[in-house]
Amino acid sequence: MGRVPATFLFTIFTSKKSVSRARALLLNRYFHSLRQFGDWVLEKDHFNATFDVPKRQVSTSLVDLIRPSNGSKFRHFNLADVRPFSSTVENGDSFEKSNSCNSAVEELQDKKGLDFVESVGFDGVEENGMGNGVDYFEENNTCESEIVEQEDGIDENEKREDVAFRDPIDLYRQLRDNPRRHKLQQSEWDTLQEVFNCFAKSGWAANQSLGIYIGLSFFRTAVHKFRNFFYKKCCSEIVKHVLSLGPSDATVKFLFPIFVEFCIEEFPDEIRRFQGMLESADLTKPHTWFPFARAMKRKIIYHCGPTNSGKTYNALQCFMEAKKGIYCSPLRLLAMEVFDKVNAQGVYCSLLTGQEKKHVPFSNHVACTVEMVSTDELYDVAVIDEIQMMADPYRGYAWTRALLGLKADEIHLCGDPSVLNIVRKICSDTGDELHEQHYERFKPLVVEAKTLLGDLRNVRSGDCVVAFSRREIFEVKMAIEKHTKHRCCVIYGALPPETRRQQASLFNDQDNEFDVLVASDAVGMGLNLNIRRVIFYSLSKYNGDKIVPVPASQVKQIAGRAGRRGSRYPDGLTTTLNLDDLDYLIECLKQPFEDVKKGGLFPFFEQVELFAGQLPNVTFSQLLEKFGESCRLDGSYFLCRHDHIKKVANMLEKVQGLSLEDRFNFCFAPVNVRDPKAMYHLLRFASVYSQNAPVNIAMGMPKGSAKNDAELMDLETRHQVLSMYLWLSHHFKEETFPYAKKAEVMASNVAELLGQSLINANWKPESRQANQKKPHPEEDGYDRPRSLVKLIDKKRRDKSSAA
Ligand SMILES: Nc1ncnc2c1ncn2[C@@H]1O[C@H](COP(=O)(O)OP(=O)(O)OP(=O)(O)O)[C@@H](O)[C@H]1O
Ligand SMILES: [Mg+2]
Repeated sequence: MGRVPATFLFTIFTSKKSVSRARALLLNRYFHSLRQFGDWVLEKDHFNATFDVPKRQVSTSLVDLIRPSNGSKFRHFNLADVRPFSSTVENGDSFEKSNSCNSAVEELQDKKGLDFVESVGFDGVEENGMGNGVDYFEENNTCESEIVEQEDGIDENEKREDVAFRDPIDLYRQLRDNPRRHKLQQSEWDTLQEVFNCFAKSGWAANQSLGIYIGLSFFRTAVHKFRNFFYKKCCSEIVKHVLSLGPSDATVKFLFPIFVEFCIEEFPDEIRRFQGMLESADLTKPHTWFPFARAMKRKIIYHCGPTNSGKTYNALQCFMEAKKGIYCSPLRLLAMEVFDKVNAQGVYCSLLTGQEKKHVPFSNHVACTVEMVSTDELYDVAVIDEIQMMADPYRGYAWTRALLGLKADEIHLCGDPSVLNIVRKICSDTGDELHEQHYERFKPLVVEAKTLLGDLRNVRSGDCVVAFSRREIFEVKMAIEKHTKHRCCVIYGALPPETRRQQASLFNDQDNEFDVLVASDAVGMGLNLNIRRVIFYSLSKYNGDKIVPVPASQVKQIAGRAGRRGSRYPDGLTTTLNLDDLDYLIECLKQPFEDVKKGGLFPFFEQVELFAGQLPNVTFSQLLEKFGESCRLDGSYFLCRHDHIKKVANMLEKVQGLSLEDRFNFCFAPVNVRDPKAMYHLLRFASVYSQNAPVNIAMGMPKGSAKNDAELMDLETRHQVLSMYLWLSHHFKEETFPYAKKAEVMASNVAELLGQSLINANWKPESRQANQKKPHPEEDGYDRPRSLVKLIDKKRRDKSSAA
């Protein structure tokens, strides 16, 4: 028999007339989860489906549905009539070969009272024999012996077998209408208890129950009620059969269809509610959410390559030549850079970020942050930069939405190759035409094997030292400025884009003493800086929970900042501070781009609203949680993480009078959830807003630049609060946040103060939250850099001593 390794194709014919409600519901669920692999049609009196399912994606429940087991070839098809055209599975781990035969099955149906309309069975076929199901099913050579075996089984143990093969609907009715309860002995009672414990714990049964919309949270209750029903109605034939099987998978599978009938009759409201919930949390086929974009035949050009290879440059050329264009940036800073660059070249371009709207008169071009992209406007050319960010666990949905929803004749995607396969899949779903342009780095990146030998005194002009926490950044800056003649600029996430820009131009400019940059991973995306060499201070970082190695993709992205074309240093170098970390750096740079399998998704407000209709009495945070649990996704997508949104939602719970939409919007406001001061201001804004009063800024300006780290952090927080106010003023009605102009001026003054403060900064960094768990234990003064290898060695030693 030929084998098709990756997929199998099967067809389901089911007569609507004959299929019981339970079966229809089960099938409905399978169809739902299989929709991405094929299609199904509901004919007048039957439905008919064909799916081409990659083997990896076949749910175990589906396998169970169509897999013959227990030596009884057709036992399982009493859940649904499944007739695969073919199935081919590697390693023989799932399916046994069985040829089907109409006459034999009919014979079996007659004997066992199964109400199959179509014959059942499946088989692997030759690779070229796919789809010729009708011819195939007419031939039958092999299954007779197996049927004979079953018949023999019936002769031997007729009564028990009779129960085993009877229609579960009849069995259920028999139980329900049983007038005489069978008396149980203690040992029988004990066994039955075990059987139902086994049923309640069965992952298979819980999973299958989803098919009739019994949710996981209700499953245990349903089993409990079913058990009571079973005890009460105890019917001797059925009990005997169950006892003979004992607490086993076979019993669970025998009882399950009876349980289904019980649930359908007993819990119609729960089923309806859960079904409604699932349907409103359906995130499958997201490309259908944008019918206007689907009505267009879009041309997608994927500029695919490593850093510093000219991807954005080339896409921007097309953007500038277009009559009407949009550039979507991953960062405000990059949107500002493009805004400046494009206007400088004589193409009028506006700027749109969450915090600022700069409309340039007569402009047909706009540079925006990707979250702000409009899927209503029509464009000739759109550019989506850093498309690999569609796999970002938090923000990925914004890239996915831009790609699926942009109404542009031509869309240029710039990014590394990691999401190329997803983009290919999306384009085949949307019907867009995909063109791939592959790029190589202008000049290869050279690794300096010598490293800095653990001594920051070895930094040179044009170096960028990369550290992964604000604390480390200031320690490095202090150490360099103390022990060398170099001065350092700094770039890290908590700084406003204006200040980062000011620091970047201070570093790029040759006519000053600031010739070294100390930066966090915030430097890793898109920025063009005059960096000669990227030095990794360490290659591990705190991920909010523990210290982990920096992922290879991020290492590559950051190292790629060295030696940009057109900069003062076109030949890029990279190295580490410690010799111990060098191997990891080399390993990361050598690693090919990983093939990311999924892009992020997040529901629109309308979807959340629809879902909320199913769950009227829960908090917004619980609603998001439930949505996460219930939502259905295609294999190419994941639901973006929303812990930070839930944190804000929890905080806003005590604010009365906010509509669901208001809550949704407030939760997306840019706030550092780990900064209590910023969170306090957000709470205050929401409280005032909920009272229909104009929201004031209620925050003064600091007197001057910061003189210590606490003051610097205060400036950072103040800027964040102002930035949040501006964001809210653009996302709510103008009259509700009327002081946007004032906030704008204040924000730019604070950014200015931050810039001045950084120039003079030579103090010991503090922790933002004194009681916050620290990534590194505090040491006296200068915290020595920790190498990744040492860290891993220490972990290993700790582990072995614990063992
Ligand atoms: N054809 C070109 N002529 C002149 N300069 C170019 C050309 N192509 C690229 N550059 C310059 O080379 C530098 C790197 O190009 P670009 O920013 O497009 O790289 P990239 O591949 O997008 O990198 P990254 O992945 O880091 O965003 C930029 O300063 C850009 O202006
Ligand atoms: Mg780029």
